[in-house]
Amino acid sequence: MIRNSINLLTKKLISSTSCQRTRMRCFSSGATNLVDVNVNDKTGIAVVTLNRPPVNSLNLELLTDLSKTLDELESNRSKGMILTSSSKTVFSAGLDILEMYNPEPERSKAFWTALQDVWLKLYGSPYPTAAAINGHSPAGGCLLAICCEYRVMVNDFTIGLNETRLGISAPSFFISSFRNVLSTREAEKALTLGTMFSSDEALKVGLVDEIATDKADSINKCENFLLEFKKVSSMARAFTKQSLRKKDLEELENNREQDLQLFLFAINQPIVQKGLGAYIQSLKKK
Ligand SMILES: CCCCCCCCCC/C=C/CC(=O)SCCNC(=O)CCNC(=O)[C@H](O)C(C)(C)COP(=O)(O)OP(=O)(O)OC[C@H]1O[C@@H](n2cnc3c(N)ncnc32)[C@H](O)[C@@H]1OP(=O)(O)O
Repeated sequence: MIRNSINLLTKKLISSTSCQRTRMRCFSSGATNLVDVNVNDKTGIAVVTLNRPPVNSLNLELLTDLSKTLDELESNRSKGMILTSSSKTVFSAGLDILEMYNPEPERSKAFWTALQDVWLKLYGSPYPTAAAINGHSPAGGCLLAICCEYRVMVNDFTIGLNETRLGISAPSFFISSFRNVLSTREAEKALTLGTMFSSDEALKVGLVDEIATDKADSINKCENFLLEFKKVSSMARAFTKQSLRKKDLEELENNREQDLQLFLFAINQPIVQKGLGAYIQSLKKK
C-alpha cells in the first residue's frame, strides 16, 4: 500500500518535472490515448496531437477520444487549441474507410454519431482554434482543418474535399464548413471536381491562411494567431464566432437523425461498397 503510494508520488513528480521543463501540462484524452494534449502553462494554449499511426484515419476510437478532448478543453475554459498530427507526412487521411466498408450496423451508427459530435464541438467551440497542418489532409482530414478558425500548412502537402473522386458526395456539414472558408464559387468547383490543392494553391484560394516551413513553424504561426485574442474579451469573441456559424450548427443539430440515416443508406448501397472496396485495394497496391 505504502509502496504503491510512493510509486504514484514518484510518477507524479517525474511527470511534473518533465512538464515543468517545457512549461507544459500534459493530459491524455481517455482510454485509448489516440489524442495527446499539451497545455502551455504560460499561454493556456493546448496543442492537441492526433496520434493514430500510420495516417490518423478517423475511426470510432479516434473520434471518441477527440470528442472527449474537446469536452475537456471547453470545461477547462481553454485559451485556445492548436490541432496537429504526430505523423511526419499526414495530418489526417480522413475517415477510416474500413468503418464504411462492409459496415456493422451498430458500429457505423456510433461512428457517424461520433463524427457529428466532433464537428459540432470543434466548429462551434467557444475557444479559438487553429490547425497546424503538417501533412496531407484529404476529405475528413480537411474537415477537421476547416472547422478551425485559422490554418497554417507546411509546404509540399495536399488538402481538399475529394469525396466525389471516391464516388460519394461530401455530407452537408462538410460542405457548409467548406463554404465558411471559400467563396461559394470556389467551393462548388473544388467539391464537384474533388480537388486536392497543393499548399501554394490552398493559400492562393484562401483554404489556408499561411504556409510554414515545418511543423514547429506551423505551430508557432498558429500560436501567434491565437495570442492575438489576448486583447479581446473571450465572451464577445465566442459569441461572435458562434453567431456567424449558428445556421450551419443548427442545420446539423436539428437534422442529426436524418443525416445519420442518409449516411447509413449511402454506405449500404452496393455501388458505394464496390467503389470503396476498389479504393481500399488501390491504396494497398501503391
Ligand atoms: C447523396 C449522398 C449524401 C452523402 C452521404 C454520405 C456518404 C458517405 C460520406 C463519407 C465521407 C467520407 C469522407 C472521407 O474522409 S473518406 C476518406 C478519404 N480519404 C482519402 O481518400 C485518403 C486516402 N489515403 C491517401 O490518399 C494516402 O494514404 C495518404 C493520406 C496521402 C498517405 O499516403 P502514404 O503513402 O503516406 O500512406 P499509404 O497510402 O501507404 O497508407 C498507409 C496505410 O494506411 C491505409 N489508409 C490510408 N488512408 C486510409 C483511410 N482513409 N482509411 C483507412 N485506411 C487508410 C492504407 O491503405 C495503408 O494501409 P496498409 O499499410 O494496410 O497498406
